Amino acid sequence: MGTTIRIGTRDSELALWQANTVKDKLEALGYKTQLLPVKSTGDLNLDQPLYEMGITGIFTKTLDIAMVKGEIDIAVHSMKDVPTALPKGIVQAAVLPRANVHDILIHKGLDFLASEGVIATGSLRRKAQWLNQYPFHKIVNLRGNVNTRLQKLQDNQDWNGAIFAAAGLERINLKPENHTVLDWMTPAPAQGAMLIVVNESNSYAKEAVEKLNDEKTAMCVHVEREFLRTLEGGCTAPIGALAEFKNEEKISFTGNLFSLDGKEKIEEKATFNVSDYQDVGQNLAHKILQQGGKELMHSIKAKLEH
Ligand SMILES: NCc1[nH]cc(CCC(=O)O)c1CC(=O)O
Repeated sequence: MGTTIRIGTRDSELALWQANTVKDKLEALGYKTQLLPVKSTGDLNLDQPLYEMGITGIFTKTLDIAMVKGEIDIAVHSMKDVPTALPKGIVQAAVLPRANVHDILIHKGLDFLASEGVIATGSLRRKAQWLNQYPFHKIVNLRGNVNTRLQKLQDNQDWNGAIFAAAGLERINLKPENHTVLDWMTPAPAQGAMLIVVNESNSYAKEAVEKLNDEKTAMCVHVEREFLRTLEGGCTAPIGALAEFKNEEKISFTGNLFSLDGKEKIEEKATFNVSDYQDVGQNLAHKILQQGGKELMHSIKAKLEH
């Protein structure tokens, strides 16, 4: 373990920015740190299969493995990429103050909005919500890190725009002038928040990192991720959720589930007392499941398995 806190990060520009932010904050508190960019590992000689340890998320897997192997002390993630169940032995130590929660459209002019359009995104949630709003548009798949996706939008003349998380582009200073904020779109659970995880037995790193926790952000993302966890049951789906403090006592919440084609929408909105934050996400997800959400989740799962 030692006294230098080894910070694991993926090596994309956004991941490095996020890890450096954590490094600076820990050093400002007097801790020694070291940044360890971790490449995708591929094969591994671990005694237990990965799924038995609960290692699932495509973005987080590499760092989970490095942590299980004891190569890093803490890992920094975009929280929306982190599966709702953390791997065995890995625990949440801090959620950093939230950045911009919204999605934005990067575009080449907005005339197309009223007629036909081609929008690029790889996200089921963004696709469903866009089609719900603009049923006559076409969605094309767009994947890769933020930098790659911006480049592909420029390269494809026939695409009218692509959807991004504002937070990612703002962090690395890549948000162009030609964007519009999609404030009608419900963000992904925990969008704009950064999560730091540690090995539960690593008390030195855990105590250090806990000092960075932002309680209000942690409460909001708890509600959103409980909503997600209860709805999804291990299957990805177009699910949006956003909890925000209205004042010191109240949190307001919007959560929804869409069909893949955006035609169906089941939504719950609520304002509740901060002291009730633990169970609200789960309760509202149950309401959605009772209003046809259960059947919708089944049909989404069946379609995605095809
Ligand atoms: N899935 C990729 C990803 N994970 C986190 C962010 C941005 C930062 C954030 O939302 O916290 C992005 C890029 C995007 O969605 O455009």
